[in-house]
Amino acid sequence: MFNSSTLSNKRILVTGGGTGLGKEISRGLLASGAEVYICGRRENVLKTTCEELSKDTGGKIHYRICDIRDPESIDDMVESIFTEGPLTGLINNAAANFISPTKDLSPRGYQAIRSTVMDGSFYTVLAVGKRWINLGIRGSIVSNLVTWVWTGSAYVVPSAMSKTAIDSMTKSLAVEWGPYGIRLNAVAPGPFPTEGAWEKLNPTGKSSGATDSSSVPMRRYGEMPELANLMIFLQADGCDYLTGQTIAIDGGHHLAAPSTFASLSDLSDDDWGNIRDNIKASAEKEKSERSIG
Ligand SMILES: CCCCC/C=C/C(=O)SCCNC(=O)CCNC(=O)[C@H](O)C(C)(C)COP(=O)(O)OP(=O)(O)OC[C@H]1O[C@@H](n2cnc3c(N)ncnc32)[C@H](O)[C@@H]1OP(=O)(O)O
Ligand SMILES: NC(=O)C1=CN([C@@H]2O[C@H](COP(=O)(O)OP(=O)(O)OC[C@H]3O[C@@H](n4cnc5c(N)ncnc54)[C@H](OP(=O)(O)O)[C@@H]3O)[C@@H](O)[C@H]2O)C=CC1
Repeated sequence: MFNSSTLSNKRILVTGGGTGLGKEISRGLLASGAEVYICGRRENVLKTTCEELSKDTGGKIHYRICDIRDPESIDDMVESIFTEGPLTGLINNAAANFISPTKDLSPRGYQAIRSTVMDGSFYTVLAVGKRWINLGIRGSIVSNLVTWVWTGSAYVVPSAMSKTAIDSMTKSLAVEWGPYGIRLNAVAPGPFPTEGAWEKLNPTGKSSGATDSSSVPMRRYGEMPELANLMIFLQADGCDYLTGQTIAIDGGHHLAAPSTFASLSDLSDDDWGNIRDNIKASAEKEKSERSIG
C-alpha cells in the first residue's frame, strides 16, 4: 500500500511503542522510511523491541524511558528528542485500562487510568505542539482511541471518559493549531488482540462484547498491518486538509453490536473477585519490570 520512502524525513514519537499496537504501528512507520522514537516505563521491553524492529526493518528506532503520568518526565523526554532533531509526528498510544464495576473503583484506581490516558496524552501533545509552534514546524498528531468515544462503555468507565476527552481535544486543537499547520486526528480501533489489553479486559479468556470477534460484521479481529497502514496514511503528506477527525477501524463493530462490555452485567461478585485477582497479577508482573513510575 505504501513504499519505503512514504515517510522519509519523518521523525515520529509513538508512546507505549514497546508492546502491542504501538510496537506494530512502529514497525509499519519504520518500513515506510520514518525514524521512530518509542517510550514506556520498562527499559527491558523497549530495548528488546528496538532491537527486533531495527533488525526486521533496517530502520532507525530509539527509545526513551518515560512515565506519561508525570508531565516533567514527558517534557524531559521531548526535549531530549528535539535536541537530536525535531519530531514531525506524534502517536498518542500509551494507555492504562482494566474492567471493573464502577462502584468498586477507588480514587487511585480511577486516577491510574485518567492520569495515563487523558492527562498523559494531553501533556505529550502540549510538549510536542508548543515546540512545533515555537520552531514554525508543521506536524501530525494521531491519538489511538476506541469506539467508546461514541457509545460509552459499562465496566471501563474511566477509560471511556478519558478517551472521549482526547477525542474532544483532537477536534478543539485541530481548530486552534490549524493556523500553525498542525493537524490532529484520531483512530478508534475495534478488537486487535494484544497481551497487554487482553490480560486487563478479557482475563477469564471468555470473549464477550468488546473483545468478541463473532459479533464483528467482518467476523474477525483486526490485523496489525491494517491499523499500521491507517497510521502511515495519517502521518504521510498528501492529505494535509484532513484534520479534526476520529476514524473507526473496527470491521463495523460499533455500528452493528455492542462493542462494549454491557454483557458483563451477568457476572456475579465471585466472578468479579476472580477477574480482579487475574488483572492484579498481570499488573504486578508488569510493575516489577518498570524502570520508572
Ligand atoms: C476492543 C477492546 C477495546 C480496548 C480499548 C482500550 C484498551 C486499553 O487501553 S488496553 C491497555 C492495557 N494496558 C495497560 O493497562 C498497561 C498499563 N497498566 C497499568 O499500569 C496497570 O495495569 C494499572 C492500570 C493497574 C495501573 O498500575 P499502577 O498505577 O501501578 O496501579 P496499582 O496496581 O498500584 O493500582 C492503582 C489502583 O488501581 C486499583 N486497581 C488495580 N486493578 C484493579 C481492578 N482490577 N479492579 C479495581 N481496582 C483496581 C488498585 O487497587 C489501586 O487502588 P487502591 O487499592 O485504592 O490503592
Ligand atoms: N488492543 C485493542 O484491541 C485496542 C487497543 N486500543 C488502544 O491501543 C493502545 C495500545 O493498547 P495495547 O497495545 O492493546 O495495550 P498494551 O498494554 O500492549 O500497551 C500499552 C502501552 O502503554 C505503555 N504505558 C502504559 N502506561 C504508561 C505510562 N504511564 N507511561 C509510559 N508508557 C505507558 C505500556 O508500557 P509500560 O508498561 O512499559 O509503561 C505499553 O507499552 C491503547 O491506547 C489502547 O487503548 C484501542 C482499541 C482496541
